[in-house]
Amino acid sequence: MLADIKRFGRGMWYLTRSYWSSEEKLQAWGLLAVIVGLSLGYVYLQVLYNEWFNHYYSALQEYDWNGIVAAFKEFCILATLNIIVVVYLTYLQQMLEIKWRCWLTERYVGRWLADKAYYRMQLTDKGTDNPDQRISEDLHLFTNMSINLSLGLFRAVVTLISFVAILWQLSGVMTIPLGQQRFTIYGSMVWVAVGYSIVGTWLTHKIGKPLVKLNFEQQRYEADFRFSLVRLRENSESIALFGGEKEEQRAFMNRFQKVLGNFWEIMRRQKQLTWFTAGFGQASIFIRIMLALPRYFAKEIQLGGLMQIATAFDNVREAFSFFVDAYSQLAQWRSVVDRLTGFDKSMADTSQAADREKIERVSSPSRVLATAGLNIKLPDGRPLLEQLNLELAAGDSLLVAGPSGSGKSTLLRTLAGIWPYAAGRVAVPPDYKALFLPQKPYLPLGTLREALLYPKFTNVSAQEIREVMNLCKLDKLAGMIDKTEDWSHVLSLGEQQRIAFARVLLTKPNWLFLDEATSALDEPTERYLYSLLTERLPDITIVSVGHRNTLTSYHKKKLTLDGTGKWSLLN
Ligand SMILES: Nc1ncnc2c1ncn2[C@@H]1O[C@H](COP(=O)(O)OP(=O)(O)OP(=O)(O)O)[C@@H](O)[C@H]1O
Repeated sequence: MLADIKRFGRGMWYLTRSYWSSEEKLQAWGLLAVIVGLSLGYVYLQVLYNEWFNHYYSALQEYDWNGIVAAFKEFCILATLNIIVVVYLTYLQQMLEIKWRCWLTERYVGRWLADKAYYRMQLTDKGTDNPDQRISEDLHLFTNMSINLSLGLFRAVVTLISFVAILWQLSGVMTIPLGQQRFTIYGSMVWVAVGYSIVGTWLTHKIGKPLVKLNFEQQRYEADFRFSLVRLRENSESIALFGGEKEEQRAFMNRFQKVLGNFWEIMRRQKQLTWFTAGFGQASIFIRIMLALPRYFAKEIQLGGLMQIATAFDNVREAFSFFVDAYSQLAQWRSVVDRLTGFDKSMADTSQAADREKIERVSSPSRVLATAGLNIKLPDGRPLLEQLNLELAAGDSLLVAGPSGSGKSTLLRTLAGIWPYAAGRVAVPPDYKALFLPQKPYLPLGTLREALLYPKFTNVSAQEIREVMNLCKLDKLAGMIDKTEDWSHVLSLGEQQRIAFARVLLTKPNWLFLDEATSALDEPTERYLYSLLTERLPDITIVSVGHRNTLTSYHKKKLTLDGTGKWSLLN
C-alpha cells in the first residue's frame, strides 16, 4: 500500500513537474493563482449567502418590509457575483486543463515519433499497449482529474473550515443536566453535522465501493466491443469474401454480453446506493432543522439563525461528499498515472537503446554503399544474416532473393536504420538520398496529391504531377489529384504500387529500395516501370526484394539469403 502511494507520488511529481517548470510556467502559475483566488471568492460568497439566509428569514419573521427589500438587494448583488465567479471558475479551469493537455500531448507525440520510437516500441516493448490511447485518452484524463481533484479538494477543505467555524458560532453553549451534574458542550451542531456527514459518507463509500471497479470494467468491455466493430470495418473485404458474418455476429454478441452483464451489475449496485443516498438526503433535511430547534424554542436564535444553521449543515455535508466522490476516482487517477509513466519509461528506454545502437553508420568517401560485418538477428536472438560484406556502387542494381521468411525485408529495414537487432558497419555515400518502397505503400488520409508527395509536401505543379501519373499508367486518376478519399481502401494494390512509383519519379531519390513493390503488377507493367526508372533517373541505384524470376533481368547483382545466416552474392 505504502509502496503504491510512493509510486503514485513519484509518477505524479514526474508528470506534473515538467509542465509547471516549462517555458509556459508563468502563464500556468498565473492562471492557477487566478483560479485559486476565484475559488476562495466562491467559498466566501457561500459564507455571505449563509448570512443572507439569516437576514432574510429574520426580516420575514419580524414582518420587516424594509429588511426584506434590503435582503432582496443584497441577494441581487450576491447572485450576480456568484454567476460571474462560477462562469469564470469553470472557464479558466478548463483553459488551464487544455493548455496543460496541449503541452503534454505535443511532448508525448514528439517523443513517440522521435528516433522512430513508435516502430521500435512495438518490436522491443510488449508491455506498453495502445500508445494511441495513452496519448488521446490518458493525457486528457490525467489533466482533467489532476485539476478537478486538487482544486476540488482545496475548495472542499476551505468550505469545511469556514462552515465548521460558522456552525461552531451558531451552536452557542449547550448545558445538559445529568443528575446533580451539568455538562457543558461547545459547538454541539458541529459535532452532529460532522458526525452525520462522516457516517453518511462512510456508508456511501461502503455501498458504492464496488461501483468503482464495475465502472472501470465497463469502460474496458465497451472498448473491447468497439474495437471488434472497428476491426470488421477494417477487414470488411476479407470477411465479406469469407462470408464470415455469422461468426462475426457471434463474436460481437459475445463481447456485447460482457457489456450487458456488467451493466446489470452496475444497475443493481446503483439502485442500492440510490436507496441509501436518497434516504440520507431526505433525512438530512429533517435533521438539520431538528438540530437547531432546541435553540430556536429556547429563543436563543431566530428563524434566520435556524435557516442559517440548516444551510451551513448542507455545506458541511457537501464538502464531505466531495471526499467520497474523489475517493472513487482515485483508483482511476492512479491507473492513468501508472499507464502514463509506464509509457514514458518505455519511450525513454527505446530512445536510449537508439542511442547505443550497435550499427555504426558512417559516411563513405566515395559514392558507394558498403556493409562490413553486418549481423542481423530476430528479436529472440536467432541469426538471420551473418557477416554480410556488401559493396554497391552508385548506378548498381541488386536483387535480394531467398525463401519466404529468410530476412530479405529485414535486411532492408536494417539498411534503413529501423531494425534494432543488428550490429556491424554501414557506410553510406555522401549524396545519399534514399527512398524505401514497401509492398503496400502508405497512403495518408487526404488528397491524391498529398499521397503522391508524402512525406515532403514540396511545391510540385499539378501539371508535373499529372505527367508523372500518365507515365505510371495512372491516367484514369490524373484528374482527381485534389480529391480527398481514403485512397488505401479505394485503389487496388496494383494502383497503389503505381502511385508509389509516381512518388519515386516526383521525389527523385538516388538510392531506391523496393520490397516486393511490384508484386501486384502484371509482368509487362513491371518491366515498363523498371525501364521508366532507369530512363528518367539514370543515376539511380536500385535494390529490390522479390520472388519473381522476371526481376533477375533488371538487376546486375543478386544476393541470396538462406534464413540461417548464410548468404551468397552473384555478380
Ligand atoms: N516484428 C517482428 N517480430 C518478430 N519476428 C519478426 C518480426 N518481423 C519479422 N520477423 C521475422 O523475421 C523473419 C524474416 O522476416 P522478413 O519479413 O525479413 O522475411 P522475408 O524474407 O522478407 O519474407 P517474405 O518473402 O515472406 O516477405 C521472419 O521469420 C519473420 O517472422
